[in-house]
Amino acid sequence: MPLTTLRLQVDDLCCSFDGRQVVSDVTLSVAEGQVMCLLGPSGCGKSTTLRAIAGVEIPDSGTIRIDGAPVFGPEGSVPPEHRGVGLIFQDFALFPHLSVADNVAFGLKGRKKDKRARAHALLERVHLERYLDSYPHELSGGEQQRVALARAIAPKPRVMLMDEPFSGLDNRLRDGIRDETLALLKEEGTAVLLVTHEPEEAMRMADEIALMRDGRIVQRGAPYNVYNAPADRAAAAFFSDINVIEGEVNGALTDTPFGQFLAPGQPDGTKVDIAIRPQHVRIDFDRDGRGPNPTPQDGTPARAVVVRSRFIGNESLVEFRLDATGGKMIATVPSVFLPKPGTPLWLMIRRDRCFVFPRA
Ligand SMILES: Nc1ncnc2c1ncn2[C@@H]1O[C@H](COP(=O)(O)OP(=O)(O)OP(=O)(O)O)[C@@H](O)[C@H]1O
Repeated sequence: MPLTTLRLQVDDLCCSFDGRQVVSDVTLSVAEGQVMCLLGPSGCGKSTTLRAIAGVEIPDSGTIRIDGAPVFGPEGSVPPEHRGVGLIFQDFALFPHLSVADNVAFGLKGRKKDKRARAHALLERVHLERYLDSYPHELSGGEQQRVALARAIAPKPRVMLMDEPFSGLDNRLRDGIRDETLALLKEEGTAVLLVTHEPEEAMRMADEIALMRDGRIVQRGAPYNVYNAPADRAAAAFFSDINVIEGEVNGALTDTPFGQFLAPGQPDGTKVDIAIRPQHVRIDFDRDGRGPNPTPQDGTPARAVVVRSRFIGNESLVEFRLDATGGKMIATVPSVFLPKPGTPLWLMIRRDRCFVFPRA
């Protein structure tokens, strides 16, 4: 017996519009109580994937299984209302003629008293129990969205599909509602597939991230792994600004202003990009034209001149021009550090935080 049950299994899903393929060979699975985030830039095919799983878009090919049973495949297609999935899309709509309680209880079966009790309990979780007998038009947009969340959760779907469900909420409210909604879904063992284009949201919510680009999943893994071991330069750049140092391989090594980097397995002459996130660039002072000593961890320091520096709330962002190449580098410092333009400083980059990619 497996320890966890796979609630959703998608294999080789392909979708197209007017002959243009927008989802290509997407394969993913979500277990009970697991949250997977489909993350990627606008237009990469996230919503189409979700809509195909919901059954409101008909794929060209592939299979979709819910609790092991095919709902799309060579044998045919199960209509959306019989798939056992909950849906929360951006453009949610409440029934205007039903009270908030009746909206939440809409998809429930059973006695009126029990349905109302379930609606009440869920509205409490989204802090809207005082609106039980109000009507949607009496609520703000954000409140209506929370009712829509409660309504989608109420029938305890086995799989919940969410498309940017928290985008309409203001920042202060968003974190609380997001955490509360996910806690509720996890408690009920629901498998959640959530679409977002915001890396921060995905990192915060996902057990697993599936990074999508041009209709394909380019990387899958726990947020920590996707962030710290990106599949390619674009995957690294999707999560934060990155610095890129260009080099060419010679004898499995690449020379850069920061010393030599290993480029194992890359043939001589291969052009490579060495990527490093701004928070992993170390800054040191200039000592009459000399910098700190090289270390195995930080490699060789390179001299650079400050172009500009800004304080952005919880950190300072300092932009440099490297003496050796004229290339731009950005460093972030978790404090107030605002050196004047023209100040010479020395930069070092953490070897274990660098990613070496063959140039695309
Ligand atoms: N009904 C449709 N008819 C034709 N093309 C469509 C249709 N729906 C989506 N597309 C196209 O398919 C591609 C993928 O769209 P999709 O909505 O899946 O992307 P997305 O990653 O969810 O983007 P966003 O984050 O902006 O919502 C886009 O190029 C879009 O223009």
